[in-house]
This record gives sequence, structure tokens and C-alpha cells, in this order.
Amino acid sequence: MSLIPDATEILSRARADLRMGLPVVLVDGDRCLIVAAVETLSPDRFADLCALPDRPHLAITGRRAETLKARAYDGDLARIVLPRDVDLTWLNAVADPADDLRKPMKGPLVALRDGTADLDRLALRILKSARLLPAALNASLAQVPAGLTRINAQPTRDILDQASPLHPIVGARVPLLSAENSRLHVFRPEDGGEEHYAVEIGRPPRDKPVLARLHSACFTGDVMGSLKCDCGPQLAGALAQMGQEGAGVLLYLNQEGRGIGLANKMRAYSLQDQGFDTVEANHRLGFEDDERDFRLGAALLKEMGFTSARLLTNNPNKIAMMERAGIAVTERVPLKVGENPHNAAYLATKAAKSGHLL
Ligand SMILES: Nc1nc2c(ncn2[C@@H]2O[C@H](COP(=O)(O)OP(=O)(O)OP(=O)(O)O)[C@@H](O)[C@H]2O)c(=O)[nH]1
Ligand SMILES: [Zn+2]
Repeated sequence: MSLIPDATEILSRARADLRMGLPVVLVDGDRCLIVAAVETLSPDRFADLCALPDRPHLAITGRRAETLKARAYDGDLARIVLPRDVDLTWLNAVADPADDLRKPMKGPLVALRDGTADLDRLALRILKSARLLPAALNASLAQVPAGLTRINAQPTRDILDQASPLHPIVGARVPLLSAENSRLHVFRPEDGGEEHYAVEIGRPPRDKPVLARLHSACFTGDVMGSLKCDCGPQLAGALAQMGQEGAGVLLYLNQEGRGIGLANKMRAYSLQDQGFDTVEANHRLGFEDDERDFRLGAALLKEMGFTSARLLTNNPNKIAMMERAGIAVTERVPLKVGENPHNAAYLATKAAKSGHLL
């Protein structure tokens, strides 16, 4: 019946539940796993989870486990056994590296080896997609409690593997400092996720490679003028070049913090203040270096009628991902602006570890 939510809609609800601190239940055949995000877990719900017949365990990513020197028997994740005197402070200390240096974890963390971790793996994927820290307090259940969102595992994995279709909602003229003849188009995904924007400068011909930039949202750099990165000058520089050429498309992708969200990016910044570089900070939080999905950039260009681009970037991964997603990149146009004493080490790390071209 069409009035019943489908798997995509349920996943979107589940993200909201987890962000509020409400557990959700993952179901695969006759297996059920109740999942709570550690970062939003209240003392009452924590007590309720501990009172379940099956003792909960803590799922963290392999990256976080590596930092904590825990054995990740499940490969890309570890299921950590809760100590007898577990409390929320302990859980938060395992989930969040903020105090790793000040208060190193006492005693070795014991990880589970038996059983299967596939539902735990899905739980961590869902938490990442909700822009929460990837640490989940999970327990097996015999049946789904009334009122909690119930997620069917396989359709949800399939949805997370695909990029949600994006639809144009509205476009209007917005004259810019760098290009008076500009329009802003808003695109909305079907899965209730973030909207993305396209700034179209002039009217670029659809049958020629378009001067394009895939810009990832950076609130600190784009809006506040932060000197910690080069995003603000890159945004202005790309628009200026498109203005000079009289044509171009700047895609503004709401993938803040290389896809980890602003709260996690600020956690990464605190770790950088403790001496870790941008890549190490992501890993200590439990994320990969870059959690972005550039397929949506290609999808937007196609939706606008383009098949090829001259891409303004220093990031070869972006070019590879665009090509794989069906947009021919005929030229890489370098975008070298905004280096300053505060971001020099950050830019050097990206060149050394993330393959950015100097
Ligand atoms: N996680 C994390 N994200 C950051 C950090 N500094 C900037 N960002 C984010 O990184 C993204 C910008 O990506 P960049 O790596 O600068 O550039 P790029 O888009 O990969 O490549 P270019 O096309 O060459 O600019 C934005 O989403 C920023 O919010 C950081 O220290 N940690
Ligand atoms: Zn930035």
C-alpha cells in the first residue's frame, strides 16, 4: 500500500531517531539488533538497554579501534565487550577521541570474535550517514519493541550503496559580484537528505565541456572566512574564473567536512589543535579520510544536460569519480588560491596523504 513508508523513507526516519537519541531496530530474517548512537544516548535509555536480556556491546569502526589498540576481528569494525562497571562516561570516551590524550583508555579493550557483525556494520553506516560519530551501543533482541523504527537490512544496504536521485526544485536569477548573469538552482534528493545547489553562470552550451567546480560545503571557510583551509578563496576564485569566461557551473554540495558534518569537523579541528593532521584526526574519530560521494556531482551535471566538463580542482580523485560516474573530464583546471600560514600544513598533508596536486 502506498501509504506505508518504503525502505528509503524508513531510513530517513531512522536517521532522525538516532540524532534525537532514540534507538532503532535492524532486522534480517529472524535476527534483530537494537541500535543506539552513543553520542546522543540518554542515561535512561542507556539503563534500559543494559537491562535487556542480551547484554549490549559497543560497535566502533576499525579506524577507531586502531587508535584504541583494540583488535578488530570483524575487519573494518570491532564489537567491544562492555566492562562490568560500564557507564555513559566510559562509552563516550570510547566513542569520542576528545580526551584520548588527557585520559588514555585504561585496560585493553576486549573485542567479540564469535557471531556475525553484518548488522553492526550496517548500524555504523547508518550513523555515518546521519553525520553522527560512528559508535553504536547494540544488543540482540528476540522481537522488535513497539514504537521503534524497524529497518530491513538488505533493502537498506542497497539504498546506502546507491546515490539518491536528485530532482530540480526551483531556479532563479541571483546576480553575483563575480558574475551578474547567474542563476541558482536547488536540487532535492528523494531520500529526505541534504539539498544541493548549482550556480549556473551565463548559459553554458550543453554540447561542449563546461567549466565546472564541485565545491564541498565548508561553513568555516566559505561563510566565516576561516584561514584553516583554502575553501573560501577557492569558492570565490572559481566563481571569478567562470565570470571572466562568461560561463560555468559551480555545484555547491552539502557534504560539509568531507562528508562527516560540521560537528564532526569541529571535533577533528580540536584534534588538530592537539597536534594531529587532518587525515589522522578523521581516523581517530572513526572516519575514513574522505567520506564524500562525488557521484552526486556527476548526477547534477547530467540532470542539467552536460556530458563533459573542464574541472576546476587539484584533487585527482574527483576527476576519477566523475569519469566513473559518466562525465568526461576533458581538462583539469588547477585552482591554486588562498594559501596562508594557518593552512600551509593542512595543504601539505593533503598533497602528501590524499594525492592532491601541488
Ligand atoms: N574532515 C575535515 N574536513 C575538512 C577539513 N578542512 C576542510 N574540510 C572540508 O573539506 C572539504 C573541502 O575539500 P578539499 O579537500 O579542500 O578540496 P577538494 O574538494 O577535495 O579538492 P579541490 O577540488 O582541489 O579543492 C570541505 O567539505 C571542508 O569542509 C578538516 O580538517 N577535516
Ligand atoms: Zn574549508
